[in-house]
Amino acid sequence: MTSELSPVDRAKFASAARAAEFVEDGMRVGLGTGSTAAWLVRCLGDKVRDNGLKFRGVPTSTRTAKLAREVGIEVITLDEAGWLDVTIDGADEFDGDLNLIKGGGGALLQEKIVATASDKMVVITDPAKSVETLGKFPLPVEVIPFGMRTTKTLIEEALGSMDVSGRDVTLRMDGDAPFVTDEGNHILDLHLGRIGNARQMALTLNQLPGVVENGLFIDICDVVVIGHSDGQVELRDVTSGGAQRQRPDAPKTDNLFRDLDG
Ligand SMILES: O=C[C@H](O)[C@H](O)[C@H](O)COP(=O)(O)O
Repeated sequence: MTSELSPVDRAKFASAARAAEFVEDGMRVGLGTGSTAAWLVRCLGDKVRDNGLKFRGVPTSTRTAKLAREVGIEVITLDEAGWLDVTIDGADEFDGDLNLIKGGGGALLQEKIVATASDKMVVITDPAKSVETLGKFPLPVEVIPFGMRTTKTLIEEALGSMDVSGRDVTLRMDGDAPFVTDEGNHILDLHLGRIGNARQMALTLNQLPGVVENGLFIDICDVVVIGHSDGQVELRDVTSGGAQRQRPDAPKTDNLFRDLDG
């Protein structure tokens, strides 16, 4: 089947198929959004159908929920799940510390809530999304519709004192109308070129009234699975790019990623 795919889709499929191996019977799994995450959902649906895999999935968007149901995955809400064993999701960029930009598909808010409520976050991606410094991909910021122009001005003012190489802020459109997220909000895309201090950027943006969430995922991702178009897959964990991070209160999952330990 993969021979019919474009090289980019072969790479996405390779990473998704490898990450699907992390899902075991009985797990509660966050299901990401986007074209790479859609491959994951299809791979997991195949495992449910062909291998009798039994797990419950928490989708991060209405799109993912629809696809998950179509392929036979049992879908529950995050509140029903309480806590997740693992979330597997795509990303728009990742750096050497496995910090991410997400939200190219507008699902960053649910994605961040779900990933943060998980023992582990696995990102599935292709090599083109690897960057030294985050920011080439426009940073999505979810804002409430009320007073959106004021919020945009506040963001532009805040960017004035930040270490970035561009400062354009654009409203994401869907045809002639502003794009609307699953939570009924809009997205401002920040064209920054290079984000000198991503942690400070994330904190600064989230302090502004009207901002709901930003697409920077700092210290949330544990493992990046990079698929290549020839079917090869590389795994990078937090120890290969930066300090080991572990949420202090996170319940541990014993058998995940045991193959990364050796
Ligand atoms: O809002 C969308 C998500 O953050 C996606 O995971 C991200 O945009 C990557 O999507 P794709 O796998 O389609 O490149």
